[in-house]
Amino acid sequence: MIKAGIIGATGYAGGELVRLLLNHKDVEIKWYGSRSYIDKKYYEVYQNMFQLVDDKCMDDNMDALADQVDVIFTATPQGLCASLINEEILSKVKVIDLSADFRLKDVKVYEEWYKIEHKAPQYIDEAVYGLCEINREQVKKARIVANPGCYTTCSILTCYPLVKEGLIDPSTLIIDAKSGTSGAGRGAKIDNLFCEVNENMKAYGVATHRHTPEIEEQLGYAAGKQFCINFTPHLVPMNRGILATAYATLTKDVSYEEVKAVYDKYYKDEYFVRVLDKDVCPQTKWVEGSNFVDVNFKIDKRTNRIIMMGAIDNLVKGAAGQAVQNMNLLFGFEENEGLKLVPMFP
Ligand SMILES: NC(=O)C1=CN([C@@H]2O[C@H](COP(=O)(O)OP(=O)(O)OC[C@H]3O[C@@H](n4cnc5c(N)ncnc54)[C@H](OP(=O)(O)O)[C@@H]3O)[C@@H](O)[C@H]2O)C=CC1
Ligand SMILES: CC(=O)N[C@@H](CCC(=O)OP(=O)(O)O)C(=O)O
Repeated sequence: MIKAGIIGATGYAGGELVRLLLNHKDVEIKWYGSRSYIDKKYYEVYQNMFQLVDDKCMDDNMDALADQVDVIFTATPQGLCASLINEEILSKVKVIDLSADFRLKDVKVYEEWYKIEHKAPQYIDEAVYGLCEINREQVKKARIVANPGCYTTCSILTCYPLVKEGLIDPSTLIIDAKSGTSGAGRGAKIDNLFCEVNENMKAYGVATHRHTPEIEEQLGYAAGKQFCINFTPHLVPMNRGILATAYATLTKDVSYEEVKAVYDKYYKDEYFVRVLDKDVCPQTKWVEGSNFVDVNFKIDKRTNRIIMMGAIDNLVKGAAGQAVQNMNLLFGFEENEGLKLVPMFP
């Protein structure tokens, strides 16, 4: 049994971590971190936890927390983890950061896209990008895991096999993605009010969204070269879910069977990646509440382009589920322990 602490347990991603870890047979949660609810009972923040969690919310004292647990999750705004982490903490615990602080390898790129100064650049190199399906072996040995972003997880896993095998020209890649509103967090913002979101759809962060360099960097490693993409996120009126639709020019004439074989080469043994049957398009409802990524593709012979599609639950595979998957790898548990979640429908 290991002990876990969550800084940011009162947010949407942290709350989902609590839900998943309460069902994990090898983990006990010792610290429910917050900024606004210190000393308040956790279930008073989330009444769905009534009679399930009796602990009080704690602060973000990562040094004190490191003496009490084996793993710390930071489900906090950008910059907080980097401002708290230090060598002593890392000598005692594993850190899984759900923010973007350690995802980008070039600190200048981080500071340019996030508009904040990075407070711990000395740890960027050693941090492992926690996309388990791709970096499994490196994650097992890490001290800091940079849990990927939700749009990035969905986009990268959707396109990775074809980029890796050179079947598409990555510089022609266009990713159009939609997210439910929980992706924006629990904090009160006018843009996320019911009347603003309900019965509405909009693009945002057009040509400027901070997940663009993250996708470019990771798919760049797969391609073996750097390239630029267009990435356009949209906010849609649902609670959870991300759907990514990606378009790219094929580098050669390929059949359905050949492309399917490429997806199977990378994913047939992956518990959490489901390559759907021919002509079945992924839907967010089919992955809701689960750690699955559903992917599929369609070749458009007319345009010589391929359309790749992926769906995840942003709070599970896009955040807390992936963080638990990373924790399982770090501590030698079965990778799907606590994550054999059947998607909810409807
Ligand atoms: N929502 C999503 O789908 C995803 C989110 N993420 C990432 O996870 C992180 C959390 O996101 P999300 O849950 O959506 O955000 P929320 O706004 O819902 O939650 C933020 C959490 O951080 C806490 N917090 C804020 N500032 C501080 C501080 N100075 N010290 C201590 N705690 C603080 C908040 O505490 P309190 O409310 O008690 O003040 C709250 O628990 C972000 O980095 C986000 O990018 C990653 C993937 C997906
Ligand atoms: C709908 C919505 O607002 N989504 C968030 C992405 C949340 C996320 O996963 O990204 P990070 O972990 O990188 O914060 C956004 O566009 O900023």
